[in-house]
Amino acid sequence: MAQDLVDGLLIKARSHLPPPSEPLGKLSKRDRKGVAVIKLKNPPVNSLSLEVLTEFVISLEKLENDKTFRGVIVTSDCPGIFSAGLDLTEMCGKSQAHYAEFWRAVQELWLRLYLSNLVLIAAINGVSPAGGCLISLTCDYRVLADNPKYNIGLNETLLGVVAPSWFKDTLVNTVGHRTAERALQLGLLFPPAEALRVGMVDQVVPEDQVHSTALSVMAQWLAVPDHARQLTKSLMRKPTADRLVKQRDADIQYFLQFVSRDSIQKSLRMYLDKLRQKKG
Ligand SMILES: CCCCC/C=C\CCCC/C=C/C(=O)SCCNC(=O)CCNC(=O)[C@H](O)C(C)(C)COP(=O)(O)OP(=O)(O)OC[C@H]1O[C@@H](n2cnc3c(N)ncnc32)[C@H](O)[C@@H]1OP(=O)(O)O
Repeated sequence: MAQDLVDGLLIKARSHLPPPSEPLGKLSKRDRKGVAVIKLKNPPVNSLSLEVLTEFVISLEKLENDKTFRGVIVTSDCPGIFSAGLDLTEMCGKSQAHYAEFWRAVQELWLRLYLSNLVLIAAINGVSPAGGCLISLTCDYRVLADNPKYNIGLNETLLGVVAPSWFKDTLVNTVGHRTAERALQLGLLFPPAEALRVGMVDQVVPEDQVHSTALSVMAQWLAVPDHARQLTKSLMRKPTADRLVKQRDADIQYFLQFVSRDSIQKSLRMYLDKLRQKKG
């Protein structure tokens, strides 16, 4: 059975954790076939807080170092939401030191995911804007559930902010320059059929088949000898990653300057207020 391939690893935000005796990220080693599942669980919208980013990196590192694992399926435990992207509250009204720590964590997760030796398959079972989309773009293959609500894309401009160069590079490497340019400037969020057409995802399947499809795809990728696949992945991706590695501190300084501007703080606050008022 396909499910027998899967092992579980749940990423949770500390505030939603059960008793402190339980470890933050659970890594069970029952699996024999080398495929883990990382399920993002930070209700209500799987926003990528500093804590979630940090926990994600730690979990990936554990998997990378555990040679029994060769692949990871990245998915969500929040119904209808893959991830709402970076946690906007981490970028609003905080100290410079906090912004710096947050941005370094965003960089770290991107680098870990983008250069991972593991096969990463995104099983996208919900809406996936901005940072949520970025996570899926770092994976080797994307399977999206066919639900018209499950938009995906880098919508930063609609928030009045700018997708950094390495977000942009990740998108360009996936969909090509022209599609990326249009999508980034307009902050486009693509519904499933469009996302498939432009190459933002590799497959769109009925919602109840996302996980099984991701497993089948994983089997295909794991049929390739690891060393050859890993070196090829590195050949394709390292030049892009190196551009950030060479200027990580400068990138953080740039982020600090940008995010501290009154105009940017105002835009982010207005966007958050709009989200909050939607309900009332
Ligand atoms: C060249 C210069 C470069 C330098 C860098 C400069 C700038 C920085 C760029 C940073 C790049 C940014 C990347 C990002 O990822 S920004 C985040 C973008 N995300 C979004 O636009 C998604 C926003 N959320 C939504 O659209 C919706 O929430 C939803 C995901 C579709 C879910 O809708 P629904 O189920 O109806 O839930 P609610 O909208 O009611 O939300 C529930 C509560 O969650 C709060 N929320 C939502 N998203 C976020 C978020 N990303 N961060 C923090 N909090 C979020 C929302 O306010 C609600 O809160 P409440 O319960 O207190 O009202």
